[in-house]
Amino acid sequence: MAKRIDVKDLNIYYGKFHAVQDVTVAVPPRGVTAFIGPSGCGKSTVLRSLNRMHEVIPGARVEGQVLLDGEDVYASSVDPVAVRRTIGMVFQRPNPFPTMSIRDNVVAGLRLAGTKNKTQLDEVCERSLRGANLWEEVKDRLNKPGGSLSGGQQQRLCIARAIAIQPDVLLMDEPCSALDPISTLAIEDLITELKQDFTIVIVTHNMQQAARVSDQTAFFNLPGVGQPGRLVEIDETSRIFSNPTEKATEDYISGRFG
Ligand SMILES: Nc1ncnc2c1ncn2[C@@H]1O[C@H](COP(=O)(O)OP(=O)(O)OP(=O)(O)O)[C@@H](O)[C@H]1O
Repeated sequence: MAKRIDVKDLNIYYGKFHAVQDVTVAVPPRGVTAFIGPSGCGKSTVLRSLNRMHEVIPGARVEGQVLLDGEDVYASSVDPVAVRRTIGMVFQRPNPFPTMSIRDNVVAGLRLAGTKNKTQLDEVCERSLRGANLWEEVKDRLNKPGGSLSGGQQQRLCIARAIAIQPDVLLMDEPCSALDPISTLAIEDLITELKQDFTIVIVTHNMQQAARVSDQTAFFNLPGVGQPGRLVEIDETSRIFSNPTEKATEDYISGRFG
């Protein structure tokens, strides 16, 4: 079930390095929010803070709140592993388990959570592969290794694996950057379908992609070398790309820097 995320006064550190300062963002459910901005401004860092992936890096920490339907995912009572189950993630490079079968890749998370019933696993496998627009291409070779698929198919397999555990939110960190234009369009179409059921946050360097797939866009910037990245503005995507409030946003989207 899609849930909303509210980020409040988020400050993110790698050891002593203050990477991101004072980010406050509201991410509505059943929509796509894009994070754009020049390299190093902290887009991926903010994304990874949303499901507590940031803290797996030694010395990395977060101050502030990330609320999932009002519940702080950083509350002391909350298990970070449970957060990562609820807020799934798809990475830049497709990362299926290469020697594991396509079927086993999709249901890996469910197996880990203890589901053993074969009929149930097969049902989830088919539903997830259909959800990721991959079923027709792989239904006759579910026992072949995940690594035998093309890059674009592998990325859809990773999306199937992520949705198999029915998360509330899907985080996507430049999910198309390793893909050719046709596979990219397939993933973009898929994102548009998935937003009916999930809350999606996507980091992208590709501004046309942000314009095509997202409902709202957040522009991050870096005031100077060594300084923390900041959120400059967030608004409806059509407005960010046609009539942004801040000059820095306009300069960035018109290609004047970054
Ligand atoms: N593991 C890490 N340890 C220390 N510093 C890091 C680490 N990962 C990122 N940083 C730093 O944090 C800042 C933000 O990085 P981040 O990767 O979030 O930026 P980004 O906007 O996603 O960049 P890009 O578009 O190039 O991927 C940068 O200064 C980066 O060097």
